[in-house]
Amino acid sequence: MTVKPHFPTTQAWLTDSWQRSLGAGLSEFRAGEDLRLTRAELKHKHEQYQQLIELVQSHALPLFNQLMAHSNSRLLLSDADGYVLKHWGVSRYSSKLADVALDIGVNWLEKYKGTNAIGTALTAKQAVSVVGEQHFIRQNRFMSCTACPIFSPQGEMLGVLDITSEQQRHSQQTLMLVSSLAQQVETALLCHLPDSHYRIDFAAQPSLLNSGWQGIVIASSDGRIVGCNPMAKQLLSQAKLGDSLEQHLGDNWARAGGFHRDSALHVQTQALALTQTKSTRTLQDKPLNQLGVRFRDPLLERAWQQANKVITKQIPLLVLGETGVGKEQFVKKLHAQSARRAQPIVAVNCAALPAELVESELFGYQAGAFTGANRTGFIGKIRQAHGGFLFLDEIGEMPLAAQSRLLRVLQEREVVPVGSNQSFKVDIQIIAATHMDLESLVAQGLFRQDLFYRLNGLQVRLPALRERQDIERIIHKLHRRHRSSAQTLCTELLAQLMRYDWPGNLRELDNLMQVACLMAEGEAVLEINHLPDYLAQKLMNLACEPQTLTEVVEAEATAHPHELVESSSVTIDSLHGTINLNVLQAYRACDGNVSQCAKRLGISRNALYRKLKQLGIKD
Ligand SMILES: Nc1ncnc2c1ncn2[C@@H]1O[C@H](COP(=O)(O)OP(=O)(O)OP(=O)(O)O)[C@@H](O)[C@H]1O
Repeated sequence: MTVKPHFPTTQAWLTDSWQRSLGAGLSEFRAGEDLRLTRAELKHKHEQYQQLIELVQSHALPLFNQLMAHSNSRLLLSDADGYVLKHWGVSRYSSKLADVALDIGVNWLEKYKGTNAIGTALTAKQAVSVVGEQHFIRQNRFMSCTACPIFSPQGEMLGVLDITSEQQRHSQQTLMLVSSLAQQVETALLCHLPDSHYRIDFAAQPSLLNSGWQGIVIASSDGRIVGCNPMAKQLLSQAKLGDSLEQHLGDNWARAGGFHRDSALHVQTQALALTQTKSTRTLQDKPLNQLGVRFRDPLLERAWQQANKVITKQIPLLVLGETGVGKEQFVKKLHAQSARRAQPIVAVNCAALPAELVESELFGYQAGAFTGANRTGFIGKIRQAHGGFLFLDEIGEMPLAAQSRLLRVLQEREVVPVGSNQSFKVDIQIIAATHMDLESLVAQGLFRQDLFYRLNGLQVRLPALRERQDIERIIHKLHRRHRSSAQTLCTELLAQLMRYDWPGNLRELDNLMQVACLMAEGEAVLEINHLPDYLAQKLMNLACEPQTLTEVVEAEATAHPHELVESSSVTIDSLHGTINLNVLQAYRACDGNVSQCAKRLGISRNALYRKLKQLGIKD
């Protein structure tokens, strides 16, 4: 069924957004769900987004205040998950917004609040104005909101800037204003890239140099491009990160200003160190790992802290862990937080590369080096990663011949392409990962011992999901990610999921949640019967395993009648405190007789049936 907004619109994004709101099970007549961060979670978000918040305050708020300080309007910043991080503006208006929970720490994704500027801009990845009646939920129709996403220099969406007003109609100017404020913040982010020494503005006409429509390139002290805005990419169509500016703007690009004949562009260069404010310099001086990630599992947090230390020193890092524990995600996060984040992260899946292609993929080849080689040659993954990270995933599966050549690269930090005798210096941070036991591969002669020692500058092991202390939080997080409405998770199912041993780790849990949420679409509670049969069966078997200390001792005694069982060595921690043990015990004591068991527990037969169904014991 296609649902159209009840007012005329030709805007496809708006119709799509209303469809999504309906699909999420929302109703126009009901207030949306208030998914609110706890105080500790909000504090963590504020730490994580400290730099973005400060840049909004210094680069967007002054213009907002100048233009809108006297109207009933507020400027809001949300993160990319839809949580409102901060808002500024007329304070009497903020209490009115608080009445509809447009408040700090509340999530405004479409699936909770229906069509609204923040949530819709995040989904549509574009600036949008949602005016009065266009809001899906009636309660929100007294306001008009205009929002624009903010992107990092690497193109990742960081959050949304939004202006919310009481007025019934936001003009086209509001859309332009929000877009321009977001652009100011994006430019400020560019100027905070590591190695940013120069800012070069350029345009075809001098009058465009400060118009907001100029190209901006950020360059290192030796004139290499470390970042640029979308307009710069258009104006210098061939420019790539790492290129020398001289190549694009001629050798006098560092002159304070003027017309560059070669490029036909008007250029204005400034040295950034002189123009940075005190507060931004303080931000830059902060250790990078304080700006973002923090793990709530002690083993993972320790691996994170250790890994962050070695990658500043170019010491090779070896990331170990079972399949699906998130090794690749971990490495991507490391890169995003590192001083090399403006440079590429090049991943090579050593298991997926045919043995005969490993060398040419990694080291590159000269034109015509072998039959079938590209006529122009290939630079190779290692040189592509110059300045950044080379991530060798599944290193345990690299063929021995390629291992010897990789060893040479690690020792000498230079690459010789296949078919060439010229060597090229490379500056790379190497990170290798595997789920295999490398030491045992070395013992079997399948992995070079010298390469193992070279890669093993520091070894971190990521814990399996079953070992993680934050498993409950992860289950909730992934359930929230995949559910389509304000659905809850049944406590018994949660307890069972926490007891399962997750051989496929995060990958398995993520896939499971996706499927289960699909099966439970429209249901208020996610329960065991929404799980695929194979897993539901396993969880049911787990639920029937002995749980209490007494049961464990009894089971042990039955299995090994002649052995003495030391009850003090048995723990009941594995219960996770949530499975209803009394029900299970009583049910067994009554030999499965539901009436007797219900009587014994003092609950109705129906309530007992429901409980047994949740525990996976009855259909
Ligand atoms: N922090 C996380 N939160 C939620 N899901 C995650 C997280 N990290 C990883 N995943 C899920 O697990 C999947 C596997 O992650 P990743 O590829 O990083 O694991 P891996 O350890 O490198 O696996 P393999 O050893 O099989 O290559 C991801 O596609 C994602 O679905």
